[in-house]
Amino acid sequence: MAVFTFLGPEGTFTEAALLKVPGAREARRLPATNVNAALDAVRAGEADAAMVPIENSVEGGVTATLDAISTGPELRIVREEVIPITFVLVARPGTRVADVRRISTHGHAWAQCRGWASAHAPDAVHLAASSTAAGALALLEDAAKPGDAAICAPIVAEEHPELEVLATDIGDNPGAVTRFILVSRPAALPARTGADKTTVAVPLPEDRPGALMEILEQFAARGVNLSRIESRPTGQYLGHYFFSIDVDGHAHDARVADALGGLHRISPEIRFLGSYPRADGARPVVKSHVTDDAFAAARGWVDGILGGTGVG
Ligand SMILES: O=C(O)C(=O)Cc1ccccc1
Repeated sequence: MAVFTFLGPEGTFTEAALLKVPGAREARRLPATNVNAALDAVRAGEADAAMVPIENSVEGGVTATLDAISTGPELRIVREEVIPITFVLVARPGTRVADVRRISTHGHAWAQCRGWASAHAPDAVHLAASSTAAGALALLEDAAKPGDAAICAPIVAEEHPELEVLATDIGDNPGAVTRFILVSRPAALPARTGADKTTVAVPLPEDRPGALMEILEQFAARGVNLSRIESRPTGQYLGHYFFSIDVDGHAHDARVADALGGLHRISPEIRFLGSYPRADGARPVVKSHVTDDAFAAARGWVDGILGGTGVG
């Protein structure tokens, strides 16, 4: 039976994303204390796959995830889930919003509730927690003080009646969604569906004016759309970056494979992070000159020239 790990404990949004994966409800699920621990459990073979957050429609990329999957022993993204996010403020019974002085939660949750907090609990400071559920469960420990509260998913309050809900739906952006990825050790690619995404991490070559433009040209010239691009420091020294990029398409699409080859010539340390089905099922518009048939016809034409002249 498959073993899944996820950013825990129980009650995180990441767990909700994992539970959408077919078979995950029946499988063994191991909560991890942070993204790195979840990914390392997969690398070590203690889990077959890890669900971790990768980006949020309000706060952007989850840098811990972008960095951890782009370095160290190789991993592959095999699936994505996008889930709507709503937040509640919880505390020990008897606490009033006006009494709240410390709000413990994950950084991405705080970023999405900052406006609500400054309007309703202006004296409260944020205490970073490894996840929303971890912040909420800490309220039940002896070390919790009067004035402590947490921002978490409604399910945590439902599962823990010892916590009181002080306010519901406190996110500043209605409609906020978070995207999660299921990550496994490198194996056969998930089959092409026609509505796929491919993720790569491309170190920017140094001392090469126009290198970013050259990277982008690889996609533009082959009609490949990008759905996310962000730069991250490699951590090696100041000024050294890689680009974390999602493209519309599968490595088995000729236009994507050709673009990947072009990227490798520019940045040989490129890391392929997977091709997997898009959560929304949206199929990209593929112009007629970059279809698989167009690439095959072009290849056949070149092969014909080479065969005809006896070159190569
Ligand atoms: O802490 C959680 O519950 C998570 O799963 C990470 C997260 C935090 C805030 C918004 C979306 C995901």
